[in-house]
Amino acid sequence: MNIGIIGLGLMGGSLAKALKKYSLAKKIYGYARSEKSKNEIIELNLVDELTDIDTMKKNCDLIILAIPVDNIISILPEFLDINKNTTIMDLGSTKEFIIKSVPSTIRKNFIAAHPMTGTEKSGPKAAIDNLYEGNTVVLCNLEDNDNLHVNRAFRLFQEIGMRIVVMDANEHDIHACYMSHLPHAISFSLANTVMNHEDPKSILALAAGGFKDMSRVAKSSPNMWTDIFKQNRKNLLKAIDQFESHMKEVREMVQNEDYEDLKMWMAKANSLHEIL
Ligand SMILES: NC(=O)c1ccc[n+]([C@@H]2O[C@H](COP(=O)([O-])OP(=O)(O)OC[C@H]3O[C@@H](n4cnc5c(N)ncnc54)[C@H](O)[C@@H]3O)[C@@H](O)[C@H]2O)c1
Ligand SMILES: O=C(O)C(=O)C[C@]1(C(=O)O)C=C[C@H](O)C=C1
Repeated sequence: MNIGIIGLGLMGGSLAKALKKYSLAKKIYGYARSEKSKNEIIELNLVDELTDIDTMKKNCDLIILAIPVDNIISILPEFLDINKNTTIMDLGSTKEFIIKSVPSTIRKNFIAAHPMTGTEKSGPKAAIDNLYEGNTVVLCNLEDNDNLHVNRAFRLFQEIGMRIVVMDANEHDIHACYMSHLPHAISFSLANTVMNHEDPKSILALAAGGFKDMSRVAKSSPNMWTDIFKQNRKNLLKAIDQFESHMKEVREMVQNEDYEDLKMWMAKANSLHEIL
């Protein structure tokens, strides 16, 4: 099978590496826009050939969209004339808005996937080995797809060592909000709070595991995350309100010196140990 990847940053580049490692593609085509990306992709030998979208549509059985979620939506019209046997798959972090934007004539071809794995780095140089192995991928609203495309997606993710979870897109966006989008909003806020108060020298000298763990994802791409917050705005607003009420609660307990209540509140959070 020939596979085309549009966007060869962290997710697309790491997928190209996985496809090569498991010999899953006869040929891997890549599409990138900037000269800088093209040069890095060639230097890193991520794909067999850099090409244009028309060549991909002609030659590929599967085309993967590994670009920011708003760009996924704006590129969809390019695929209106896709062959009915060609699978298009997106790897975006949001699902409902993307699925709603897929033109009905190509909905059967379009597999909405979200691999629950990543890092805070971006661009072709961020591509790493083994990003996908042992992790989960969520596939949404498969009832709207042809079996050919569903089977192809299942085979691909199984062969690169992923666990597959099938879910409704609306449900996916709520879970992704609490377990990924809210944590990113908190991490960006924490980084800004600390940088407003501390100078770079103190951060470098004194930051230990706690701050490093909590702030790592604040180094993620603003471009990618603005699109995600925009597409999952409704759920994110609700989650931020809930988080704020927990912050108010801890503030009140500290203010009122309710240390027994504080201990109980922390012990409740500790029960996460039993889950993760
Ligand atoms: N980073 C993560 O941890 C993570 C995890 C799961 C899913 N995702 C999703 O995967 C997608 C890609 O994220 P990433 O982390 O690989 O981002 P990235 O920035 O590392 O890579 C995206 C690449 O696509 C390029 N690009 C953007 N628009 C393009 C277009 N129209 N045509 C061709 N190239 C284009 C960019 O220049 C960039 O090199 C996003 O939708 C994101 O929400 C990201
Ligand atoms: O580990 C990280 O750095 C990530 O941000 C990965 C992460 C997340 O866990 O929130 C980011 C976005 C996703 O769509 C899926 C995974």
